[in-house]
Amino acid sequence: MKILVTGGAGFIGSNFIHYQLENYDDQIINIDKLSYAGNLDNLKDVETNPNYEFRELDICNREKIDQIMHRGIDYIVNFAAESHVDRSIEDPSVFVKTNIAGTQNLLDLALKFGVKKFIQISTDEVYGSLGKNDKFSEDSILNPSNPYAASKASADLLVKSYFKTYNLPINITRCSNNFGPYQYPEKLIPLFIINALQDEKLPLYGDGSNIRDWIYVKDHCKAVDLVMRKGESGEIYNIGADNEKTNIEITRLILSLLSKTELLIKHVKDRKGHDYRYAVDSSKIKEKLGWETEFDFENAMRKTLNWYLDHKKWWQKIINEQK
Ligand SMILES: NC(=O)c1ccc[n+]([C@@H]2O[C@H](COP(=O)([O-])OP(=O)(O)OC[C@H]3O[C@@H](n4cnc5c(N)ncnc54)[C@H](O)[C@@H]3O)[C@@H](O)[C@H]2O)c1
Ligand SMILES: Cc1cn([C@H]2C[C@H](O)[C@@H](COP(=O)(O)OP(=O)(O)O[C@H]3O[C@H](CO)[C@@H](O)[C@H](O)[C@H]3O)O2)c(=O)[nH]c1=O
Repeated sequence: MKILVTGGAGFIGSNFIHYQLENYDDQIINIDKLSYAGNLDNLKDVETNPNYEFRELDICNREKIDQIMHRGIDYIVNFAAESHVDRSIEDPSVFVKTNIAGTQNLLDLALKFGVKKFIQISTDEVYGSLGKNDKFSEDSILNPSNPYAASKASADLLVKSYFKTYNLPINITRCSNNFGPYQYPEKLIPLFIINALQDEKLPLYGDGSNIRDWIYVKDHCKAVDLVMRKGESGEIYNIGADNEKTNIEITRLILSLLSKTELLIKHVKDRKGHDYRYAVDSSKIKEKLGWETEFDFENAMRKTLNWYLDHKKWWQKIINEQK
């Protein structure tokens, strides 16, 4: 089988490629434009694997991807995206280009070459914010709050439209907040770990009461793999770990696991349009595909902290590039 993975040099994509190469004998072709978040160091250990190939390409490039498609691609798994909410608030334009136009380009190619299935990696952010109760199901309305979430919701609608209009086999997955190895240090958990390790302030937005449902990235990869291989075409699957924490709880946990003082916490101005809470009901993927989480949250946090402790060169290089 040949699997075209887009955005495979990023956080979740690189974990997904590792998962595939560890568990199957399929051919993986990774296309990634290597934006600030794309990092080939994430895949150094597999670069000579005969089942793995990398091509530096933008998902908006029709011609070059067309050439790759001629080789007979079975699945396209679209991780490629601009993924950071704060950047989308600063400048939404590249989010529209990559997340919407890039997805549409891939959909056209998937249709032209008759792939077995197109898997769109979406997010729970497409549903918008929740109050203290309830969870979003796959049928909840899309109500995105920020330009990133709006671009992902737009892509979801395009993917659904290709299923309805052209019968393109598709799945959409909507996962909650991931953490784990290779996460670019702009997202809450890696940023706070790295700042704490350097005794720098942890910029907590507002009062830190916002809630996210945290999932270890390997549990997400296993879910995407199940959806790709066994998911019924046309279906959307929510993926969450039922592991809701406020941001201040996450911050305190990181500080206590690293034996650092809470004086490092700095409350800063809140994010514009900051969603209060995300939570999804994952019973569909559990019942239909038999998915369940393997990793306990605290153990996974310890593993993640140890990974960043053991990979100082990985994040120091990124910090130097940011300067
Ligand atoms: N991080 C999360 O918690 C989370 C949760 C749910 C869903 N998602 C979704 O999962 C996917 C991956 O997220 P991530 O956190 O790994 O993101 P990331 O920012 O770490 O990686 C994104 C990757 O896409 C690449 N890319 C960006 N624009 C591209 C383009 N035009 N052409 C080709 N490659 C391009 C980047 O170079 C990078 O390697 C995204 O679609 C995101 O919306 C993320
Ligand atoms: C970066 C940063 C974040 N925060 C807060 C904002 C959020 O409430 C929470 C998590 O922020 P982030 O790590 O940016 O993640 P969030 O905005 O939830 O979005 C993530 O999770 C989404 C899934 O829910 C994905 O679709 C996105 O790609 C991913 O970036 O922490 C802070 O308080 N301080 C910070 O410096």
